[in-house]
Amino acid sequence: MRRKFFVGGNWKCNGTSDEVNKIVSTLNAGQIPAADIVEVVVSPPFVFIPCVKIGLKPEFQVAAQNCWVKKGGAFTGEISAEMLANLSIPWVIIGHSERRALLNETNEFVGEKVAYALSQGLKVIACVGETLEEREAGTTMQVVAAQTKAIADKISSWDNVVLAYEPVWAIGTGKVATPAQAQEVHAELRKWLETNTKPEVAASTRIIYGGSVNGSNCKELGGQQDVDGFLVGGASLKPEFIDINQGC
Ligand SMILES: O=C(CO)COP(=O)(O)O
Repeated sequence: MRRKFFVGGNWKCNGTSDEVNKIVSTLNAGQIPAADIVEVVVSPPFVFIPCVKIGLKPEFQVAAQNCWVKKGGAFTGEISAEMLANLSIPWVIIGHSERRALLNETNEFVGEKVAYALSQGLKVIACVGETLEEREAGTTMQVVAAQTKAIADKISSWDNVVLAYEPVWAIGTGKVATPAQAQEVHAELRKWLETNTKPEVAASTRIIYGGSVNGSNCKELGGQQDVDGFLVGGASLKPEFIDINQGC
C-alpha cells in the first residue's frame, strides 16, 4: 500500500503577528506538490491558528500543538479537543518531547490524550523518541516501543494517527539522524505495529521523522523506505519549508 507523504511544520512557541503574516505570505507564494502526493500541515501557536487558517491557501492544513487530555471544563489555561474540532482544526500534535520533558507528560498521559483527541474527530501526530543517554545505552527501541504501546493500549484505530519519530538529541541541535539511523528505527516501529496491532495498520500508518530536518537533508531522509515524511521545527519558520515539501 502506498502511503501518502506527510510534512508537518511545528512552529513551537515562536512568532509575532507580523512574523506569522510573513510566513503565511511566503507559504501562499510557494508551490507544493498536489494533495494526492503530499499532505502538508502547519502548526502555529494556539493564538495564531485562526488567522493562519483563514490566511493560508487550502493546500495547507493546520494543526494545534497540544490539547487537554479530556473533555474541557475547569482547566485554566488549557484548550480542549472539542474546541479544536469546533473550529475545524483537523490535526493536533500530541506527546512532543518538549512537553514530555518540560511538562512531565508521561507515556500513559500521552496515550490518554491521543485517544481523547481521536474520539473528538481530530487527527493526531503522535510523537515518540529517545534521548541521547537512552540511545547511548542501547535502549532506543525499548523506549520508543513503550511510548508507542502506551498509545496503542488506549486506541482502537490507527486510521487517523501519524507516528512521528523524533530523537530528542536531534531536535533543535542541527545534529540530524543519518538516513540509516532514521530508517532503522522507522522499520523497527513498523515491525512493532505489525506484531502488536495488525499488519494492515503497520502497512498503512505513516511514520515521519523529526529532528533538524532542512532543505538539504530532506531528500535523502525522505528517500528511505520507511520514512513517510517529516515533522519540521526550525526550518518550518523559513521559506525553506517549501523546498522541503518540493523535495519529496
Ligand atoms: O521538534 C521538532 C519538530 O516537532 C524538530 O525540531 P527541529 O527541526 O528544529 O530540530
